[in-house]
Amino acid sequence: MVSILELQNLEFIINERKVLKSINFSWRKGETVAFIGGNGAGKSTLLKIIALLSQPSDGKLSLAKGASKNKWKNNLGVVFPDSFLHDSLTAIENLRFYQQIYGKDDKRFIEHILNKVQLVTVKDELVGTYSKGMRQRLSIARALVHQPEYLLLDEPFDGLDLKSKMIIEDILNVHESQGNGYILVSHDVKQAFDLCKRSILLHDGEIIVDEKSSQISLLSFLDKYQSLLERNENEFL
Ligand SMILES: Nc1ncnc2c1ncn2[C@@H]1O[C@H](COP(=O)(O)OP(=O)(O)OP(=O)(O)O)[C@@H](O)[C@H]1O
Repeated sequence: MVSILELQNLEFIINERKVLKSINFSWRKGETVAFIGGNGAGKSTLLKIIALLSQPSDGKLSLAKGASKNKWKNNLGVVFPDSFLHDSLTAIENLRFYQQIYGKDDKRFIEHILNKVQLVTVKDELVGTYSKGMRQRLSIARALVHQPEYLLLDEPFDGLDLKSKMIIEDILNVHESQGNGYILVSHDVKQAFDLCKRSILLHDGEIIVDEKSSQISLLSFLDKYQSLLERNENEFL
């Protein structure tokens, strides 16, 4: 399968601390990948480097042949803890704003995506009045508004109710069925396994496991994850 992004011996150092250590990772076209790990494992840092929002301290990041950095950025939709939404605008105004940033103007797609995230009936209300679940669904719509092939999602399900979770899961399943990929950062191993064909366990800046989700048992993955979390806790005692 064609590799769309490759990381070789990647390192990230901040405040003299190695937060990522010799990361090797190849992301293939249409692949759905979970980054799983405890607090401080380096998941968000790695995602920011892949989004080209952070520069690695060492190592190499290569894009597919012919893909410039701008093209890569334009083909990415990101959902990070900061929603990037404007509270004083309505949902539809937010989506128009972000579509324009990407040089697009497609009102029909905005209606379509608002429908998908079940916000059509409140599309003209100010985002400042939205619940957490509604905001997060709108964040997904914002990430998709320019129809990117790839999504980077940092804990998109955190603190959401079941309805919002199911809506977002459904969108991710459709995204994958259209041959598009995503990377999902998650603490929820079961959900990550259900949503991603490949699961990567990170600990203390290193990749500990990198397997097809179908080829490793959820229980043995959970055991490894749990023992790493316990090791972390003991370090703090
Ligand atoms: N800008 C920064 N300044 C200082 N330290 C940072 C910075 N960015 C990341 N770090 C440190 O790097 C380590 C990895 O952080 P990162 O946010 O990538 O972890 P994570 O796996 O996403 O954790 P969490 O699940 O808690 O979000 C942490 O110890 C964090 O304190």
